[in-house]
Amino acid sequence: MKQYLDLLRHVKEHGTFKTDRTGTGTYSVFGYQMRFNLAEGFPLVTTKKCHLRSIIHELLWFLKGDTNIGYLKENGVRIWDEWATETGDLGPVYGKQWRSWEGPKGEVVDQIQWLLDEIRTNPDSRRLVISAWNPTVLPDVKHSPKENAAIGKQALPPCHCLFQFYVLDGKLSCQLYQRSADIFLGVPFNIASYALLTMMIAQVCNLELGDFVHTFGDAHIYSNHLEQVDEQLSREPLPLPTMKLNPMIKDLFEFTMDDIELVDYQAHPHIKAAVSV
Ligand SMILES: Nc1nc(=O)c2c([nH]1)NC[C@@H]1CN(c3ccc(C(=O)N[C@@H](CCC(=O)O)C(=O)O)cc3)CN21
Ligand SMILES: O=c1ccn([C@H]2C[C@H](O)[C@@H](COP(=O)(O)O)O2)c(=O)[nH]1
Repeated sequence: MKQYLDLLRHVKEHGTFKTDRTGTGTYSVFGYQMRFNLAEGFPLVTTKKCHLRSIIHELLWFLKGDTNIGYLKENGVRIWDEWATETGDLGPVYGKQWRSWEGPKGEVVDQIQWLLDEIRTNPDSRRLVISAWNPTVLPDVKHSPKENAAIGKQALPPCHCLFQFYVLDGKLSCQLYQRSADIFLGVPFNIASYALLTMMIAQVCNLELGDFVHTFGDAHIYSNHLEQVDEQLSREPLPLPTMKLNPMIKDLFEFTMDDIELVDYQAHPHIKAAVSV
């Protein structure tokens, strides 16, 4: 995961202090890109132990079209707790936009099913795009995330807001545009999540693995993560693990936790950090 360590180094060196919505303060750059060849191993950060179970459950939860943290809680995943209402709602976040985007006349679009159909029938397409960015449901900045969720708006606007697939020589690549990135806490999750999604889609569309390209808007290190970043940069990256998917699964929506297995994950110890709400 040299790419990730290079990003940490780049932002430490070139980032400028910037105040932010949460009040914590960040060191930030605008615009950066990383590339991972998915055939070379699974891109899970090795310089701190990452909790892959949370990442997998979150992705399966997006794919179900779910936006209530009930499923995450049942599976011991707490990463969305701070933003949800008392009933566990987050408003129309990722799952809703991916699986049941609502058009102006009440028509409902399953963007993921559409994508799978397009990849299978029209792999040369340059329109293999999914957007979670829906201006009609953006939160009102006068309200807190929970208040927004309670009035049917998104608790947080999507951070990983647009992604595109690309098929060449029988290989599937994916590029993500992430408008805002918490490099220490969020980004290791985001890389692994999109790498896994790309692998799952490649399998169900009978394609080999290409690249995951990760493009950033505001890429930032929170000012209360600087020591953790230094600790991480002092560590040597380890060889990448391998992700194994149950080859019997041919329907993207049939994957469960039991069909996904990470092998040979060697990592340095976990590093704790506070999340800014
Ligand atoms: N400031 C901020 N950073 C984020 O990364 C983030 C948000 N807010 N809001 C929405 C989601 C929630 N995400 C989160 C939230 C918490 C962790 C976190 O605390 N991770 C710890 C514990 C992991 C676990 O419990 O499984 C970590 O060490 O990675 C990670 C991603 C990503 N997003
Ligand atoms: O998947 C995610 C979700 C969120 N983040 C981070 C990026 C920012 O630090 C906050 C969101 O705050 P905004 O003010 O809406 O930008 O969460 C992430 O890195 N990855």
